[in-house]
Amino acid sequence: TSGENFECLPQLCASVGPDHWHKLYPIANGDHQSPIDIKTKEVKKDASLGHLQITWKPSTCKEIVNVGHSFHVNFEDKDNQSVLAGGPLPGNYRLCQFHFHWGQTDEQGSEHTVDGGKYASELHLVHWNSDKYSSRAEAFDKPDGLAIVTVFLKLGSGNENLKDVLKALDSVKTKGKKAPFSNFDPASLLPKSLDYWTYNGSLTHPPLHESVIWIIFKEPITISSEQLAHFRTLLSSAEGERPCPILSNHRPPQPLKGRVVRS
Ligand SMILES: NS(=O)(=O)c1ccc(NCc2ccco2)cc1
Ligand SMILES: [Zn+2]
Repeated sequence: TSGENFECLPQLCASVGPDHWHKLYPIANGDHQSPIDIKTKEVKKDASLGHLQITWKPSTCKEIVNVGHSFHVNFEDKDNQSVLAGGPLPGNYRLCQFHFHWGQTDEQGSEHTVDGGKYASELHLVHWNSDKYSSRAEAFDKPDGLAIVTVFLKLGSGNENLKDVLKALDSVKTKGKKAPFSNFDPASLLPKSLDYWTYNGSLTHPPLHESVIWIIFKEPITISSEQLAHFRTLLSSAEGERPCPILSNHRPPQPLKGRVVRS
């Protein structure tokens, strides 16, 4: 019936989900895919792994964008103002964006899992190797191209430091929308302890390049049920189209294929 504004019906919003990606991106069945389940008993302690050196400048925070399957907070990355070094990294990696993954219910939503346990959400801070490459586009399909810092979010009390991000979401409801977003300190989203696991893997969304050094903090931060519900109000539909909420955007764990997770 014309004009009736059906809520989005799942089959009408059938986006091409993780089980279909291999047809267009054969690397989806590769040997270094992400995310993975971290089996803590099989983690290898590596004394040669140093502390992470995190230098993120709030002044490099630029804008928030609805990318259709999530939202990205983008940073100015024309110079080495916001950088990550140390730990498993061979040199400087420049912060270019962060985003979250979430699930249809509060009981799931993280991409990586720990001993089979799922968190409600997962934050990815994406950096590219600015010692070796001249842009994220050049870096993002190279084996040492990217470093993604990951923070788990467990269901709990509301997180004060998410308030500004969630408020900004209301200005990018529909696919393709972008809005200025400045002076945000991503370090406000880090846990107290910077103990981490690390392994080599891939982007968790097409093009799924196996170009990522993953750095995953062991300690989670919190997010409330209301804040998770706010994430789910983001729309994958463009302005004027039938509204289609992004209810979940997390890829399930992939085969480890002999890789070793270190801490
Ligand atoms: N979920 S994820 O962190 O593995 C991920 C997945 C896909 C992209 N693609 C965009 C991109 C690549 C380099 C910079 O921007 C970025 C990040
Ligand atoms: Zn991600």
